[in-house]
Amino acid sequence: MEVLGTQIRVQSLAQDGKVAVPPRYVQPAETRPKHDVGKRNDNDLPTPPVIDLSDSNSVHEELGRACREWGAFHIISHGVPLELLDEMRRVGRSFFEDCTMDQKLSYACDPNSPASEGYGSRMLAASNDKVSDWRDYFDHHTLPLSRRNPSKWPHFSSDYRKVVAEYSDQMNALAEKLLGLISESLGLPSSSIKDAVGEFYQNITVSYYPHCPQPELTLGLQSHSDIGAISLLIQDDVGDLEVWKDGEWIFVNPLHDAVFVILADQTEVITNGQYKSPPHRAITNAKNPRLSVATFHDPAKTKVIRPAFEPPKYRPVVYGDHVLSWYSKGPEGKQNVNALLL
Ligand SMILES: O=C(O)CCC(=O)C(=O)O
Ligand SMILES: [Fe+2]
Repeated sequence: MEVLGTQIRVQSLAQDGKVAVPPRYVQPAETRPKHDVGKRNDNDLPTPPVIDLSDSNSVHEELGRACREWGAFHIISHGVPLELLDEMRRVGRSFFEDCTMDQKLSYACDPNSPASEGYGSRMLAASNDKVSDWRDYFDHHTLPLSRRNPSKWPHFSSDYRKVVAEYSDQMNALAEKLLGLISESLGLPSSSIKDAVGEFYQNITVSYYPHCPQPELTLGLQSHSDIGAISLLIQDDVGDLEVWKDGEWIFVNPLHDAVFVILADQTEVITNGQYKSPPHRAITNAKNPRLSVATFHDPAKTKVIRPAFEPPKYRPVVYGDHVLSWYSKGPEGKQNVNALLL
């Protein structure tokens, strides 16, 4: 088992072949997944909408409904080449599955500094992370270009860096297009939300969830809402993502060619709560490792975010303060964005 500082790589634990997970991965009873894997596609439960972006007649209405009722939805005909989605999954998987642990550790992120770039395992700085997620990840700083330094990214698939850079540019354009449509769905000029967010700070996180001997006791990623403006997620065909809606955890069916959109806290504030950032989490499973790629689009830390509607329901927030509160208090529920409510 590899240990770096306080970081243990979950992939090493899974490969050790133990039948029980170490105590630090055991969730308290109230956050354990109730989900019975056989009931994932339970027909009684609703499922996140699928929106065809090429359907200009209905796209605003459907987006508006999805943002109001879910805050998370699939999009198809999104304009990103489907081969690029596959390439991104391929290079991401190759880092986790084809590299030795020593090779991976040569990219280790700083375990004590939140959101530092590289190979890591813990979402929060150690002191606040009481129970660990059953997840390893690689975080890339991709935009603005002044933050993008591909020499910090894996070079093991020979085209890794090229694929990530291309993927970053495509996701950036898609995030901007979506914020335009979302603004229009509220009767705002197309550029309103993007202008309120300012230049995107984009991070791409490839998450790798090894198979887990006790999925009923663990979470791949604890419940949280994303803190920036908008997140764009692709995943493999395993599926373990859940979204919180109307008091239930709803399974997100993996759709291979779709991009899954998750509205984040700053969009909730800018839309004055008309659109909400939904809590979501990843569960684990005993059979298959799972891969997802989340691309986060955030404001600059110095940007002040405020509602675009009167009367405001949220107080203005300096984005960097929101990030600090998230890292110091933890993501539990939506305590950080709710603390901004007037
Ligand atoms: O792996 C997933 O499906 C979820 C990832 C996620 O929510 C995140 O990284 O913020
Ligand atoms: Fe998330």
